[in-house]
Amino acid sequence: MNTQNLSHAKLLVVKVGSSLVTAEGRGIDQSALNNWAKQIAHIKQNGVDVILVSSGAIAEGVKRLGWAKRPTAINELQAAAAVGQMGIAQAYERAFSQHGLHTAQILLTHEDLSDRTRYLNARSTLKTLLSQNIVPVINENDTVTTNEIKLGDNDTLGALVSNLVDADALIILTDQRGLYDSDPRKNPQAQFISQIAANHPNLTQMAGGAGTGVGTGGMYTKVLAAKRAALSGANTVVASGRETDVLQRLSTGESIGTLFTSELSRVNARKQWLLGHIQISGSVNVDAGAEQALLHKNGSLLPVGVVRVNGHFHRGELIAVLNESGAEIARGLANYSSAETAKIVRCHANEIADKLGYAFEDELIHRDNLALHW
Ligand SMILES: Nc1ncnc2c1ncn2[C@@H]1O[C@H](COP(=O)(O)OP(=O)(O)O)[C@@H](O)[C@H]1O
Ligand SMILES: N[C@@H](CCC(=O)OP(=O)(O)O)C(=O)O
Repeated sequence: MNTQNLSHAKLLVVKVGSSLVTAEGRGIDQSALNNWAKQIAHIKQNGVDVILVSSGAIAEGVKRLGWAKRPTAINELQAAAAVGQMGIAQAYERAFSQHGLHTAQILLTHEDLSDRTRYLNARSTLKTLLSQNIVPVINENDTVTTNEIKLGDNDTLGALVSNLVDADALIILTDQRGLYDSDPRKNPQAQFISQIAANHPNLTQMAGGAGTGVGTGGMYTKVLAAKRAALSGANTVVASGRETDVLQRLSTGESIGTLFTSELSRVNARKQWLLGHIQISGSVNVDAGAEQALLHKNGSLLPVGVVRVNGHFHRGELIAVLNESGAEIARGLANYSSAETAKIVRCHANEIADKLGYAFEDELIHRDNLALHW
């Protein structure tokens, strides 16, 4: 999105760090969670969807286990995360219940976001939860990740979730006001930066590591997250989670914290993202009605418009869409494999479950996962 504030955003990903969630490791800060829940409930009433990415499982687990400090052994970190995540989930459910809202716990790994099928499944689950007015609360699935495949910090996870759901903006709440030109804990003269392009060449140089023993990535991973979110056209704000009504005020367009702007338009960014990441696995030919719907009506590709399936592809893979004369008009992520698609060619949405015994989505390629004219 190219507007310079978040007032037009319809879908926000909000990431809160360990130091905020656990009061710098002292234990879950229920009043802070209550406060964010109150703000998110308010934002949702204005028609904006919110997905939370919350850290804090390890810090809370370390406290519950009575350990003096954060361990370094992976198995101990995993055990701590498993213990602490129970507290995190309960605390959010309690906070949102005060506003008549339910939460859903989603634990993701790196592989879930790089594997095409799991990617689509995660996306579909999140979209369904939002349609049911649920607040998804996401963390990394620390139990099954090792150092090599760990996302490591939830700033990266926040950015990947923003790419996944095509969010308008990523808001990263932390214990600083935003980005300074050097670490303010080390340099009292550090200058605050209120807005900067996410692809600014000096960004990573300004950002240092974590400020407390509780957080992991520091400003460096927040800057990398802003760069990654910008790839799908999302702006990022890094702001203090302790600023009064920070989420509500950001969502009404107030300038708080540091805004990292994406230079890409949403549509172009999505196309680049789709096309940069994946090889084509097969194609389908569509009839003239479907071609019209895709090119001129901003529509999704429905099975009813498909006339032929070519090649072999799995659910989640990139396929080309060809018109009746074989010219390529679009590319997109298929919700059904080639074998499944062959069975539902020319079918209406309500016939898919009869033909297959199950149905994922109504569309073969959802509009959001489609890039035209390539
Ligand atoms: N250039 C910078 N601007 C602001 N903060 C910075 C900068 N460089 C490093 N930091 C540090 O990053 C810390 C926030 O990151 P981190 O401790 O990982 O928190 P969180 O748990 O919220 O992710 C700040 O407390 C600050 O000391
Ligand atoms: N999954 C981990 C998050 C890792 C972490 O410390 O992240 P962050 O505090 O955002 O730098 C946890 O919940 O403890």
